[in-house]
Amino acid sequence: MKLAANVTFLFKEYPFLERIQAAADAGFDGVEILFPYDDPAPDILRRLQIAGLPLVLINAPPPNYTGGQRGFAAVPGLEERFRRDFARVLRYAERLTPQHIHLMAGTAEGPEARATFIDNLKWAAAQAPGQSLTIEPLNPGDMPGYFLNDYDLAAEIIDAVGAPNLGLQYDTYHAQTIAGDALAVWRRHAPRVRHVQVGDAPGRCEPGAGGIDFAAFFAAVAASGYDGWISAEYNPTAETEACLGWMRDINGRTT
Ligand SMILES: O=C(O)[C@@H](O)C(=O)CO
Ligand SMILES: [Mg+2]
Repeated sequence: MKLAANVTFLFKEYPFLERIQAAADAGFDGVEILFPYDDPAPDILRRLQIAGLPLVLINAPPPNYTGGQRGFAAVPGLEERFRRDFARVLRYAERLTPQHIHLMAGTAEGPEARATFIDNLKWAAAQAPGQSLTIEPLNPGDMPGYFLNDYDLAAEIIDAVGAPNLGLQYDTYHAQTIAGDALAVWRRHAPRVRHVQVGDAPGRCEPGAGGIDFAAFFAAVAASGYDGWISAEYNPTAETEACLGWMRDINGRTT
């Protein structure tokens, strides 16, 4: 399995750009960055090249959304904003070549939001046919009012868009928090999954520190034939390097 470190969450012991090398030193095969837009793309690219790691995923839209909107893709009336932001993300993506771009839905509800989301996703998928795009359900406790708060809804949206370059971003932490059983959500939706993120629940901690049966989960992922990335996206309960024991159970890693 290919393992990535989400360096927005992990390796916070280091200045941001140094986290990329720290991920390589810890044995990860790639990194993801939720919002890379605060640093110049050439600086990030140089760090990736030195570390020898690919960039697996970035989020859109660009603003660091602390205290602000969680995207715009499903927000009626903000179509122009979504499209302008997406164009900027594609310029970043040309430089950094992330494997996936996660398109954030934003705060909205109801049939109009659903229709807006589908239209915007169809538009984005057509704009960038060679770029893999994802959508990710986020649990309502962490993201109150976020439109995409359920895996069945995400599956419906993906099917309605019907674009080969749009898939599901599955996160064990959100799946467990939303549905109470991350493994059952995996089994139901595995065929649509384009990208996997892992974190335990409750507490969004490292695998093994919460209640999810990760031995069963990783076995199910391996049995499914999934060959994409598995990205570590959680808040370590101690120093990042001290919380990587779960990697030893995968691929016989010795980190
Ligand atoms: O699970 C999460 O919180 C992230 O993957 C994300 O993209 C939210 O910004
Ligand atoms: Mg996630």
